[in-house]
Formats: sequence, C-alpha cells, structure tokens
Amino acid sequence: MIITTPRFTIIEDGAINKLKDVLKKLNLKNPLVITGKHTKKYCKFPYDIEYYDKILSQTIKKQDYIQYDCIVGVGGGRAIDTGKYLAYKLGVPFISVPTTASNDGIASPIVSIKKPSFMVEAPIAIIADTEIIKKSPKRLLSAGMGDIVSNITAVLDWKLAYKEKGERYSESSAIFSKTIAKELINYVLNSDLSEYTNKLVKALVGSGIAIAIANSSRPASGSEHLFSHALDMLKEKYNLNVNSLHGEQCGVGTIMMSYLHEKENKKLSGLSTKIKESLKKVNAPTTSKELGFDEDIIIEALTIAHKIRNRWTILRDGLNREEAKKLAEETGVI
Ligand SMILES: NC(=O)C1=CN([C@@H]2O[C@H](COP(=O)(O)OP(=O)(O)OC[C@H]3O[C@@H](n4cnc5c(N)ncnc54)[C@H](OP(=O)(O)O)[C@@H]3O)[C@@H](O)[C@H]2O)C=CC1
Ligand SMILES: O=C(CO)COP(=O)(O)O
Ligand SMILES: [Zn+2]
Repeated sequence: MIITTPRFTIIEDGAINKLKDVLKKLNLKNPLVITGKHTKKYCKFPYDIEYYDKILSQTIKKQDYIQYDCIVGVGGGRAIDTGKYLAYKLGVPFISVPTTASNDGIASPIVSIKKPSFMVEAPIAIIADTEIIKKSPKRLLSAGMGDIVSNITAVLDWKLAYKEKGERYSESSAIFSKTIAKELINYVLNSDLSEYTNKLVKALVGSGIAIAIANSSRPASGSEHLFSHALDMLKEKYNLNVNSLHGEQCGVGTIMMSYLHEKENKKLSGLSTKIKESLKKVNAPTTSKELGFDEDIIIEALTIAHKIRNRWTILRDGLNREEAKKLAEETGVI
C-alpha cells in the first residue's frame, strides 16, 4: 500500500504568495491553474488558468495538457476537486490552494466530483491563505464545521463496523480524526470564535491527512455522510432547487447519527446536543428548514442512506419511514 501525504502545508495570511517558492522546491515549472468564476481574482500568477466548469464539460485528453507538469486548484470544494481529478487523469502532482474552508477535500486524497467518490494521491502541497479564507462567505466557513463534526460519528461507525463486521480498523487514525473534531467543538463552544477560521482550516487539513493515513475515508465519513450523499441523490432524482452545501448536510446528519449512537451507549449521553450547539454557534444549519429541504426528503434520505455504499454504520440494514421520522423529530431536525 502506498500512502501519500502532503510535503508542504502552509497555513498563514498571505500564503498564496508562496506558490512560486513551493513550485520551485518541488522542481515544478509549468502549472495549469484551475479555478472558479468567484475565485479567479486570487489567481494573480503568470500561469495558464482554466475554469473548472470547462474541464468538467469536456472529455479530458492527455495530449491537450502535455505541457503542464502539475495542476494547481484555487477555489472552493468544486474547484479543488476538479483540479485534483484533472491531476489524477494526467498523472501529475496536485497543489491545493483553498479560498475557503468548507470541507476536508482541501487536503484529502479523495475525488468526489464523480460519484461514487474514489481515492487518488493526496495533494503534494497545501497552500491555505487565511487572509483570503477569512474573507470568504461566512456560510462556507460554517459548512466546514459540519464536515468536521462528522468525524465523531464517522469514527463511532468505523469502530462499530470493526466490532460487528470485523472490518479493518486503525485506532491511531480514529483517535487522530476524532480528536481534531473534539478540539474544534470545545473551542467553538467555549470561545468568542476569534480564531475560528484558523482552527477550522487546520482541522480540515488534519482530517484530510487522517483519510490519507487510513487510506480510506472511514475516519471522516460514516452514516452522516451517507445521509448527505442520499440528499445529493434525491436532489438529482427530483430535480430539487436546493443549494445546501456538503458540509451543511453532513452537520445535520451528524446530529441525527450521534443521537442513534447515544441510544446504544450511555457513555455518549448528551453528544448530539453538544454537536448541535456547536453547529448553532457558528450559524450552520441544524434543521431541514434551514437546509432548505421538505421534511419528506429528509425522511426519504434517512431510509435510503444505508444503501448508498457498502459501509456498515449505525444505520445497519436501514431505517423504515417510521423510525426515520421519529429520529428526525426527536433531534429537532424536522
Ligand atoms: N474530495 C473530497 O474529499 C471532498 C470534495 N468535496 C467537493 O466539494 C464540493 C463542495 O464544496 P463547497 O466549497 O461546499 O461548494 P462549492 O465548491 O460549490 O463552492 C460554493 C461557492 O463558494 C464560492 N467560493 C469559494 N471560495 C470563495 C471565496 N473566497 N470568495 C467568494 N466565493 C467563494 C464558489 O465559487 P465558484 O463558483 O467560483 O466555484 C462557489 O460559488 C462538492 O461538490 C465536492 O465536489 C466535498 C467533500 C469532500
Ligand atoms: O466528504 C468526504 C470526507 O469528509 C469524503 O468522503 P466519501 O468517501 O463519503 O466521499
Ligand atoms: Zn465530507
């Protein structure tokens, strides 16, 4: 098994200005920058630039990109994911330059632009300019909290799969991942949030690295992500005009899945409430209404989530409609 983790991680104000130095250190000379319409303004480099929409709308032909020795993704989750995907298709290194902190794709070895998601090499470098990230829409920074609290239920689910199904499990990756989430939750609940963005970026980078070390998204993706993936599926199926973000959906999923874990383990008592409070404190959605979904969609997503992929979680063989409704009601999601 080959595990790749980033060689350079820079998290600081003005970090984007170090892209040139990082490229030099990595002996990379001709990058192609992938970005989005809202984030192009940050690409003040003398390199070729393309929008991710264009990359996604065409079949990638290696010969069209032969002159580039690496890909740099500058932007939100989709820009980063598209850059990572292109780098994978071309077999060149990927450098991640997030302009916000909405999910752990900024550092993970996962591409989720194509469903189902799949593992690739982790970014060779992460350049997170906190000056830019702090100015990004507040909603994206709230969503990031949802992707971090997910680690709590993801790890509980992973351990459950180990106990009930004998799945391969790594205690060190699990502890790393859940500690990242616990620390951020405690910080959020007990502070004035003045350092929130910095801590969030570090947590998301750590979460991506936990995935790389485990060589699986298990440390950061359990039943709460199954619920989020189910919502994405239903958005497509019913052509729903809902613009909820990945991290927002995962956060609401974590409230419900932690409640299910609590019911089986007294030691976890109060977990779901604590997670909900931490999401509220950063203004992340905690209800179907705030997410923008009708209650029926939330219930349907809960009933199909276990079928999304072959991953044993607290949902086990699935919830029926009645159980799903009860769960969403008892956690205040509907
Ligand atoms: N690989 C992985 O492990 C994971 C990957 N993902 C990926 O992430 C995507 C979701 O990412 P998410 O960030 O939530 O959503 P988007 O990438 O859709 O970004 C949301 C919006 O924020 C804008 N934006 C980003 N940064 C700034 C900024 N600094 N200033 C102003 N606007 C900004 C984007 O601009 P613009 O329109 O220019 O892009 C976009 O319009 C998923 O679709 C998936 O592809 C999600 C989870 C995990
Ligand atoms: O979003 C992710 C981790 O936060 C990726 O996980 P998946 O394996 O569920 O796509
Ligand atoms: Zn996620």
